[in-house]
Amino acid sequence: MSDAIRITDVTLTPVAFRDPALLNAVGVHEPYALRAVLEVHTDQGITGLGETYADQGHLRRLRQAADALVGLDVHRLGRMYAAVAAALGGDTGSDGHGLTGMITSSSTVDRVFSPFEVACLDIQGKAAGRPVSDLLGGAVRDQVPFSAYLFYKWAAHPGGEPDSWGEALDPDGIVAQARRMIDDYGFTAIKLKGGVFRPEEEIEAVRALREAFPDRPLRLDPNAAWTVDTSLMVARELDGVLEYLEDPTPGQEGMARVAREAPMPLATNMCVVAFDELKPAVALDAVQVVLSDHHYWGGLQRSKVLAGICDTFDLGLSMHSNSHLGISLAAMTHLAAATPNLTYACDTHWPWKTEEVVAPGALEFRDGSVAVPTGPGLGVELDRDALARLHEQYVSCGLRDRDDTGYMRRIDPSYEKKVPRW
Ligand SMILES: O=C([O-])C(=O)C[C@H](O)[C@@H](O)C(=O)[O-]
Ligand SMILES: [Mg+2]
Repeated sequence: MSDAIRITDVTLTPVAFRDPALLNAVGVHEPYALRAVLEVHTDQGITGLGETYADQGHLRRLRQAADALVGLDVHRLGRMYAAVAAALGGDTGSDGHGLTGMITSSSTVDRVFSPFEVACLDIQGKAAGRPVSDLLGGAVRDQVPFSAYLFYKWAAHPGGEPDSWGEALDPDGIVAQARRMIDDYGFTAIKLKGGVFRPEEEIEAVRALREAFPDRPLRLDPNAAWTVDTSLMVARELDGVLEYLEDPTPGQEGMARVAREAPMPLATNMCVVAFDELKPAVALDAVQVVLSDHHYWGGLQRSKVLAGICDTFDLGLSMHSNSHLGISLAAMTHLAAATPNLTYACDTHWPWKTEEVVAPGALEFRDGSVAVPTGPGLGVELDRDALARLHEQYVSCGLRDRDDTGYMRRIDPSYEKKVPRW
């Protein structure tokens, strides 16, 4: 019997799930976040799951890639990567919001390949009876710590019902949000998404967090909303308070200028988002921590390559997230479990969602961590009714691309996207 497991078909289902009015440096989250759920079917009857972005251009590229993968063995990931690259033929995407840096044709291949790779590892794991973490070198930790990801937010979307979190537009609101998130999930580290208000107000919010939670590592991420001088002012004000400062200013040159004088490490998911950006970043000493994200670093195995490079060049490693569902959380957890030098608590948008496509029970937060699933593959199953419902929601909500700036402009026509803003 051949040990090949060949792809016969790929089902791609765009879904929309409710998302609160979370503010960031480029606008505000729309009422629904979009994701695509991939099911890779095989000739041995084993199906693997993947999850990725669902912007229209990305969906079109995923379909192109899916056609090119039919007939390939799920173990031949290198061939699959080459097939995806050939199918895309230099087609370059965008992240639609600019929060994850410059997108090139090679990084587009990584974005498109990623959910197929995850699904194929799910299949390999199911076939071998091993968890995905075992296929990545084996778990070095049984629990993966995540951080409380705080956002300034409105109480509701304009014209909509208030969500259960309420408004958070000042230090008291941010501290209350952190308290609930820590009570509910037990997170041990805290990240504030900044770049929304004047830097002085965000410094005040971080100080309030420090006072309320004296022992928890704190991070601030304004998504490049500040000039070099403003970044240095904030860095000095928060000396001894932040575990790391994430993307204070745009570009590697600017980050390097801040890094030379900032008392804390700088982290990024904006100026190092692809392999060809690592060499100049190391040469410039632009960042001290890279936020990995398997959705754009080309999947789980290529994220481990990134981890090796970070290890070699003494760069810290953390993990980035966007609004996501349970398939992604499972993949992030297996990857983090099997990456020894991923020593920071990972980002997750998990607490912000109220809807899910994965059957309950597989992924639970305890003391801020998720236990690494030990069953075969990713260890999660689709809830088919939920998938159908969230797909219906995608069809009816009318959103087809993430557009935080466009949504903000519809609410406040005077709003301008400006990077850096202060
Ligand atoms: O760490 C980051 O830069 C992010 O998580 C980017 C995201 O897009 C975040 O800003 C968001 O969800 O608005
Ligand atoms: Mg960031």
